[in-house]
Amino acid sequence: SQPTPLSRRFPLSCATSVPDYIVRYHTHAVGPNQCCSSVIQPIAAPVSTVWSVVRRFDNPQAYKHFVKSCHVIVGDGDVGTLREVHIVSGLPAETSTERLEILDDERHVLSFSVIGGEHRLTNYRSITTLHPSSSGTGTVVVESYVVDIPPGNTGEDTCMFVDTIVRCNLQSLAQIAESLTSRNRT
Ligand SMILES: C[C@H](/C=C/[C@]1(O)[C@@]2(C)CO[C@]1(C)CC(=O)C2)CC(=O)O
Repeated sequence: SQPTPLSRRFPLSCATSVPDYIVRYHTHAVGPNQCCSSVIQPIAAPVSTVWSVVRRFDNPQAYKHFVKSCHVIVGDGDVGTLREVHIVSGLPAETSTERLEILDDERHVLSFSVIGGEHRLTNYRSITTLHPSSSGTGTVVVESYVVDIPPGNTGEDTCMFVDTIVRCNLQSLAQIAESLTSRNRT
């Protein structure tokens, strides 16, 4: 099936013209039993502050509160690094093994894929990009993903579940980055 460009998923009101770097990074090839979506989160903190948190592939629990612990299995934090995360109780997941696919400190792009673990999100891959907001002092985070639809689920339900987790993660990221920024101001 043809990739679904993110530009087609933005309501026209908020994206008269989606910048090409957004379309380039957030256009996924979606297979027949897969679904994809994206979450956008404005943050009142500089891109450098937000990036300093996002880029730490070895420390997702700094802002991902569903992650109880994380340890690096292989690698030094650069592309190819493998991490194993343990998930808090209450979710239909225990562990996840994840590989760092992109870490671009210039363009502020991070992408990882889930390659194993005890959970239901097979072949999950996400990409997160940071952009200076039009106000100039803030950041807009765009995170999109593609994932297999688990047997017995619909694509809509799968995206509802994943969007909820991603939105929680990015709201937590906003709180942390904004508190870091206000602390720096004092
Ligand atoms: C949706 C994604 C995380 C998903 C999980 O990390 C997991 C891979 C194991 O636990 C989860 C928290 C939920 C799940 O079912 C699959 C968001 C992110 O971490 O960037």
